[in-house]
Amino acid sequence: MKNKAGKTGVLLVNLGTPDSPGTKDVRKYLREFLMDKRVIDIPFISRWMLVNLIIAPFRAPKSAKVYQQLWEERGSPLMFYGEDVKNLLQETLGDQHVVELAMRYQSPSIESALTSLMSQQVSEIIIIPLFPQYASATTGSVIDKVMEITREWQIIPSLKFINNFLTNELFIEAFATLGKNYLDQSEYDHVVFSYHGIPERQIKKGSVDNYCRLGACCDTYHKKNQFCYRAQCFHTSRLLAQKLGLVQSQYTVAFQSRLGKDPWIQPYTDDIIRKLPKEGKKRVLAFSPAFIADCLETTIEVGDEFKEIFLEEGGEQWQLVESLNDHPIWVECLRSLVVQAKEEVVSS
Ligand SMILES: C=CC1=C(C)c2cc3[nH]c(cc4nc(cc5[nH]c(cc1n2)c(C)c5CCC(=O)O)C(CCC(=O)O)=C4C)c(C)c3C=C
Ligand SMILES: [Fe+2]
Ligand SMILES: [Fe+2]
Repeated sequence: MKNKAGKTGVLLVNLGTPDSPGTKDVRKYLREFLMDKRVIDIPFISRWMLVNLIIAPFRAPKSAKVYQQLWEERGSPLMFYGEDVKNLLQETLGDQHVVELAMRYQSPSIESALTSLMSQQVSEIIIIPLFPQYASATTGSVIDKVMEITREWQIIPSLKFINNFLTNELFIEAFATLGKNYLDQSEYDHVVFSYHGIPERQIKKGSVDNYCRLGACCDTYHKKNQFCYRAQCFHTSRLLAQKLGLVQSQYTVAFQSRLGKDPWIQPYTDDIIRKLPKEGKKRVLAFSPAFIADCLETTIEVGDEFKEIFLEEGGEQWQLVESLNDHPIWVECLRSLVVQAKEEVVSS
């Protein structure tokens, strides 16, 4: 039976972005983000020294310059598209729902969004981490934070977490629709699906029965590797390729944004794009399906930096497919996640 006692709270949570593209705010953001033990999963003292003595001082000024390129009149796209989507979802769900947006790092905080939902007397909260594929560093961290906050409460409402949504048909349809706009307009030799990488050890640590060895085990997606981020990314690409009518030889899956010297999941996108022109693949369409909104990782890294490498290596056209942002099918996808989650909530 459906819960009729009160409204349903919906909490959308994305990663977070600096308050401004100035070095001070970027440093503050990087410190909070990278001190998360699920992001840099090494002992506290080593993490503290790495983040505070090396990454924050040296990376912050460089990252700030890149954030300045990304920044628009309305601010960081990750933030303003988040707000737009929150409003659109609220509109479509109606007044029996209260939708809030939070960021895992910086603002608006998860705590303030949860407090706002509770003040509106919601009887259940559906938490949607805005990451299509589960990773401990992203979805895991959001779930961890929500539990850390709510465990202090006297009353804990019914909480429902969306773990991942890569197989949601509307999610696939939304990205495929954006991609088709480009495929219909121009001829491409190849498609690259580039996902944010993670350190290999984070996959191994989470692997049940040591199933995931980061090889062919990730080529199929099933119960045993359902939480393997690499397998989820390959599966997302298969679903997208299917929808776009691509066969396996027409696309490559790769991982970007490696930080530090430890091995991250492979293949690396920059290695792949250096090889493609030599194989005669000179016109490439690139998707970033780990991100639901334009951000530094899509617009700048895939859209600008990879393009520069690709053209230097003899490529002729490198086109990024923009992210889902405020696309109506994406809003519909979020609505479907809420509806499904509500159907699963059983109460007396
Ligand atoms: C799929 C989502 C993401 C995963 C997985 C992820 C893992 C991860 N990231 C870092 C380090 C950095 N990431 C940075 C930016 C950034 N990362 C994601 C998403 C995932 N990260 C997004 C959406 C963004 C962009 C935010 C924006 O404001 O636009 C950065 C900061 C930028 C920079 O200085 O390059 C760092 C650093 C690690 C170590 C990691 C490990 C699991
Ligand atoms: Fe990241
Ligand atoms: Fe795997």
